[in-house]
Amino acid sequence: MINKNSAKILIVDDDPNQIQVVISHLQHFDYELFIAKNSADTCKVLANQHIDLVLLDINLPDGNGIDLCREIRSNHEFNDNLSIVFMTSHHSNEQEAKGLSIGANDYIYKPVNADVLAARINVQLQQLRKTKLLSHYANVDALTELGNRRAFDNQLQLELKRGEREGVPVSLLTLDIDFFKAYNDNYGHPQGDTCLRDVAAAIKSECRRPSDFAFRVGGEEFSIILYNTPASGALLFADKLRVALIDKAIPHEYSEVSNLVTMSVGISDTLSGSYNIVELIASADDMLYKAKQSGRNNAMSNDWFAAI
Ligand SMILES: Nc1nc2c(ncn2[C@@H]2O[C@H](COP(=O)(O)OP(=O)(O)OP(=O)(O)O)[C@@H](O)[C@H]2O)c(=O)[nH]1
Repeated sequence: MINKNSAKILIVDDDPNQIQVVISHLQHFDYELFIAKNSADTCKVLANQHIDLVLLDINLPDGNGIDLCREIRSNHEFNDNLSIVFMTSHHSNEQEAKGLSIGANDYIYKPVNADVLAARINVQLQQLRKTKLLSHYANVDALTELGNRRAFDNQLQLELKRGEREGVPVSLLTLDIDFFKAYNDNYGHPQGDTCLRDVAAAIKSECRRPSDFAFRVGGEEFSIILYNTPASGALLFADKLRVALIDKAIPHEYSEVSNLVTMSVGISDTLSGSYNIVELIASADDMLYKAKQSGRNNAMSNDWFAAI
């Protein structure tokens, strides 16, 4: 969630006087301001900072604002949600309509009035806050605060593309709590929910790298994506995770494999399988089935060498 006062605003203009005017209009607000004088510098700032709003001049020394706006909208490495507000001294209905149609959020004409600038920025930042909130609720599982199925699908697609491009392995782990129906039936649904939260906490504590991603993808089913990790590494990870869950010592007297809550894990990786999302998920599901068949409370991988 962005705090209005900590919003990052990038001013793009080649005229130092104009930059000064905007800075003086915004100095009473606690915004973090960045400056770029051309298209190339703008892209550099956007690649390195999570900018919330760009105030964009139309005429730039190395191109024009319309082309730059188009480029910003098509580059997925930049903040998808950032607002783009054109600032120009040339009144043109045609240009304004074009700017808005290619992804600008607003248009302001120079000379810029301080109150109008502040109000327009405020509208954009409010909108941004709402968008971020919606995106949070659309992608996060309310019970465990892990990513949900939609977030999982998106992230796996992204990591598989990245892995294929960079030539590194990606592992997928599908996790399922053992005898969870018996747990629910005997301890009750609210206690079942608490158990799911505890399992999620164990998962979060083991996902230590920025490239480890955890999700709750169904009722008592979780998925973990490990970027740049082959199945051998994923197996070690799964074993540590199973131990972390056992260390939580959640009693389960109705389980047939332990008196504590345990999980089974299916693992597939792109080295033994492929970068195809459907195949990778199906293979991890297969391995989970095998892990359940072979006694539960264990992990099975599609890489037979990793298991030796
Ligand atoms: N408390 C709670 N239970 C849920 C939730 N979603 C699914 N479940 C329960 O999870 C249980 C899943 O049971 P099964 O799929 O039969 O699997 P299992 O009993 O764990 O058996 P194995 O996986 O073979 O070890 C069912 O009882 C569901 O009602 C939830 O959000 N909260």
